Amino acid sequence: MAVEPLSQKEIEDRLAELPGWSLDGDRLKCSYRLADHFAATAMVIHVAQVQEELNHHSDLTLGYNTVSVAVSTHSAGGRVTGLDVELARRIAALAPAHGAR
Ligand SMILES: C[C@H](O)[C@H](O)[C@H]1CNC2=NC(N)=NC(=O)C2=N1
Repeated sequence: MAVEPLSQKEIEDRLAELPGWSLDGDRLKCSYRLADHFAATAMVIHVAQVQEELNHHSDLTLGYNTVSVAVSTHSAGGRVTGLDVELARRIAALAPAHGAR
């Protein structure tokens, strides 16, 4: 089943409930700062678990104490869909448990 891209308005409405997340070109993105490298690494593992569960995967970047996420839907021409919003919501929900800011 084809996944339809969200409109600009739909994206803006959903971003209003995702603090720290923004639209960068055609991707949803967010960067989190963690206490240290190990905490950042643990968060990457947790995000990877969620991505496998959803079968939807971001570009996930581990820095020294940062985790950066960018996601769009390849099968929708690299545009933002509800799948990206769902992943963003799941990441935003798990971030506090890692002390991410
Ligand atoms: C075959 C598999 O279901 C697809 O390749 C999935 C996997 N993860 C994905 N992740 C993202 N971000 N976009 C996709 O279109 C996508 N497709």
